Amino acid sequence: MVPILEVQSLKKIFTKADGSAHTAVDGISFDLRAGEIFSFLGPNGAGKSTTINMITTQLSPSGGMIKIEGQDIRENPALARQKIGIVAQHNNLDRGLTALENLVFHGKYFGMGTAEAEERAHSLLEDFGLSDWKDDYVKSFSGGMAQRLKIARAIMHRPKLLFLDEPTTGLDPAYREILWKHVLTLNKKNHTTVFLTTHYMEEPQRFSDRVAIYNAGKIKAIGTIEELRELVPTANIIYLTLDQIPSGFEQFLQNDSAIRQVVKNDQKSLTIYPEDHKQALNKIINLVDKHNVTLENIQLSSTSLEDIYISLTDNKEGEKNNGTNANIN
Ligand SMILES: Nc1ncnc2c1ncn2[C@@H]1O[C@H](COP(=O)(O)OP(=O)(O)OP(=O)(O)O)[C@@H](O)[C@H]1O
Repeated sequence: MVPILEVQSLKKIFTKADGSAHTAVDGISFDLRAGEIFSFLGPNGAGKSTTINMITTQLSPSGGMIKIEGQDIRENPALARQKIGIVAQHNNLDRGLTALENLVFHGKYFGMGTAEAEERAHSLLEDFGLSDWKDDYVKSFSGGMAQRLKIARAIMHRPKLLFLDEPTTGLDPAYREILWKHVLTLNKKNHTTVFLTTHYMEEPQRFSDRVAIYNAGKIKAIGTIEELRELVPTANIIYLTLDQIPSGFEQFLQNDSAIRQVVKNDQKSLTIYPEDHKQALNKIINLVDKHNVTLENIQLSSTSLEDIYISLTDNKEGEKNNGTNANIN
């Protein structure tokens, strides 16, 4: 099946004020499958918005190729734009129109009939708490109100490919949930593919099918969260509570090759960093049995996406690790 989006060797070089060249996007390649939720994570200035701006035809690449549904976007940028919805970082609402007009005009531009556009616009204004301001000009809107209207406008025409560039910045938690309710509905019902950038790790952790970790214009790693976990030194942590820790127990665990480190929290509990969590769990259970102590609790927690992100953007430890399904560049 043709990917909904193909990005090949994409590059953007800006000229800085002092005349020097700055490579913001350094020859990246990736594909998006139709219907997936993809998160593009990276520190400030990594090149995420520049990448989105090129894919959405708002900025010309310095090199490389972008295809949407198999067609090079340079051949027919207008057709490419028909397939996409964008929540950009900057406020690109039409300040000379009311909230309702912003939505209805957008819907009609993307082929909706007047009645359908008006009905959907009213419903989105209601959901995003803007019904009382529907006839107000957006120039009077607060930052949060404008952000909510930008989101409503981007999803108004139920795009095939939805770009969300830090969509929840400035949104309170209730509206974050409403945004995600709409995005997930589009994803499920319309098979909308979602391309998300965010600095809030819980959103990709909850919703993404795949994640790319991006830094300094390059994709460091790409894969499911499970796959990316394989790239960091300890993918899991085991918390163990016994009725009492027998003497020598810790040392025994520490000497095991399946266990990297053991930390004693108090007289009853240990935090164990495994090399291999399955082997480590078996060994711990056997050891507990042998020592005739009572197991009060054992818990295996996965390393969070935030741990993975920090590991892959701050240090290069993960790049030494091979043999996983995640793609590391
Ligand atoms: N028009 C421009 N002219 C010159 N440099 C630019 C321009 N736009 C972006 N840059 C530079 O390109 C780099 C990437 O910027 P970009 O906005 O894509 O980063 P980002 O990953 O989206 O960051 P953030 O998380 O802060 O939004 C930065 O160093 C930025 O200063």
